[in-house]
Amino acid sequence: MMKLAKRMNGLAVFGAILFMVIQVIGDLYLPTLTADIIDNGVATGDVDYIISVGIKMLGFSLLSVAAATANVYLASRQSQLLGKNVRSSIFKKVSYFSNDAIDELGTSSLITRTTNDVVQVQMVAMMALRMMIMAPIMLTGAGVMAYNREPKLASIFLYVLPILAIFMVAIMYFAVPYFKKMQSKTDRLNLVFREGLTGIRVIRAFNRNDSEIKRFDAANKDFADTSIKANTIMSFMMPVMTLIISATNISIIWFGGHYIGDGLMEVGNLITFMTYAMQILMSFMMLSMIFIFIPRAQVSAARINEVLETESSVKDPEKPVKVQMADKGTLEFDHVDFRYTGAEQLALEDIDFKGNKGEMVAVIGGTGSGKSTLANLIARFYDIESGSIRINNVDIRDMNQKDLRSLIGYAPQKAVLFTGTIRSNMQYGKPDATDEEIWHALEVAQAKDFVSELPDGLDSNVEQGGGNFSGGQKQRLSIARALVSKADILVFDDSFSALDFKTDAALRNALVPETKDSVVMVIAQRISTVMNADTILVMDGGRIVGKGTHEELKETNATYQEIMNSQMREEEI
Ligand SMILES: Nc1ncnc2c1ncn2[C@@H]1O[C@H](COP(=O)(O)OP(=O)(O)OP(=O)(O)O)[C@@H](O)[C@H]1O
Repeated sequence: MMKLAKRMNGLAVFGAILFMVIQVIGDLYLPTLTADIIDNGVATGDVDYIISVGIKMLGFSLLSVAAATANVYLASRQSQLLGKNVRSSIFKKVSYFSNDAIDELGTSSLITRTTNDVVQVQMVAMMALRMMIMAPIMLTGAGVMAYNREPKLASIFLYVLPILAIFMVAIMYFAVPYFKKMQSKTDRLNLVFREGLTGIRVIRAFNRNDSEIKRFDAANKDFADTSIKANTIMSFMMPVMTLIISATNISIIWFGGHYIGDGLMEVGNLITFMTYAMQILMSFMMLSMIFIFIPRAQVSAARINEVLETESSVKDPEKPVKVQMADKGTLEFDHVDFRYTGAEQLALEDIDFKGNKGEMVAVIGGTGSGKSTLANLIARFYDIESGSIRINNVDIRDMNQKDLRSLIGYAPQKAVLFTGTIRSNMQYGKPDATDEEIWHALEVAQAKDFVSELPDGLDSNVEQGGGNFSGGQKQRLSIARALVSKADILVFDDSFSALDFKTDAALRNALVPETKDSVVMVIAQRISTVMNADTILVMDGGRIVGKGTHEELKETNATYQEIMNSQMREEEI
């Protein structure tokens, strides 16, 4: 919590505390003036005295209200700014995470941490600036003032405060564990909700609505049960507090009344004492509330710090090398081994190949053979275990990730589009791309026809996740986006899979003149997509089991022949 609290503006925090102290002084002084006005003004009928002390009281009240307003303003502003600051730090941090760090923390949990956890911290920051410092000062100040006024009556607190303390400790003991659990339950709730929303079509297609609803209800019930338990315990607080406050007031009036009757005390003092008693009990309650909320916020702060302190395993080098791919350009895998974090087996083993500028390297293989993993390594989404990946003879680990990725145009297996327009999506990798460049890329990607038929053309809306386009259209837009960037290395990860044979063929033909200045890697499942490649890598179980041209592999490679036989009719081959 303290680590995060350091992000607040020191001067504003000091201001909030200063105003709070002024408010407390005002609040503590007012009851004394009340006693004064009653005992020396009302009791003696001295109107002048009443007016002068009344004005004084008004002045102190105004000062107290102004100070409280300033304190609340600064406290809420600082806590909101803290929330904003932490949220952007998390987002910034996560956007530079290596993929395994994201895999480890989980997307749903990252969302909960950025939203719900930050709110918990924000709330406690607000409470801290408002109450955490005010409560002890008020408690001590009101205690001293009450004792100075009437030491005889002050002994009541020797009985009341321990009872209150025992009650509060009991509440904390039972409620805090439930409050702590609530964050992980929120994670689970968000995970199930997110899966239910993103997978809604599959859920409907498989008629799994009922079981998904049950799964959500279970997570929802779990969260609600924990929350109800915590709040049930908390619900004892108000009635018991009211009881204790009433009992204290009755005792004060009982004993105070006797003292007044015996001429040992004045009426004004009794009223003042009761006000201080209220302040003492309220401060005590505030303090206890803070102690109940702090543990939950502490859990949230730890979860936030875990994200902020996670170091991406993929790091930029101290002395980065810049690579220019002007005349010549190569992409080379040199005996690369790679393993996912925590996995026992290598996902890729001894991957060795080279692609030159103007050449197409195709990768084919069964599902799970490691094709996408290989593509992900080029952009250094993960670091390899041994061997080396080189661009123009420079190891990609010796380059800045930003520089490296600016060399790469990437169309992922699952086409990802962003909310906005077609133009904004096309300019994602090249913000200054002109309409002419965009239309050209769309033409090559076989997307020109359907985009030009849209009433708003390039200004047509793209809904969340590209939901208003078909799978094949999304793929073509994603390919066009990669082409707009005119990158030196183009990676198409199974991006032709949703295209029909005719479009696939037209796209590949159109790609040839476009990509003569790039190293192109095409990952595919279909023989027809890869057969014209300069080098075809046949993958199986994370290894390259065949390397060569279509003509070579169809004669010599059993795995390639197997794939070929399963896909093509004799005459096509
Ligand atoms: N993030 C990950 N963490 C752990 N293992 C993974 C991860 N991603 C993939 N794998 C594993 O690595 C292996 C290769 O997966 P990869 O996605 O590269 O296969 P692929 O050839 O692209 O398959 P497909 O054609 O079905 O997309 C698989 O066994 C898979 O289970």
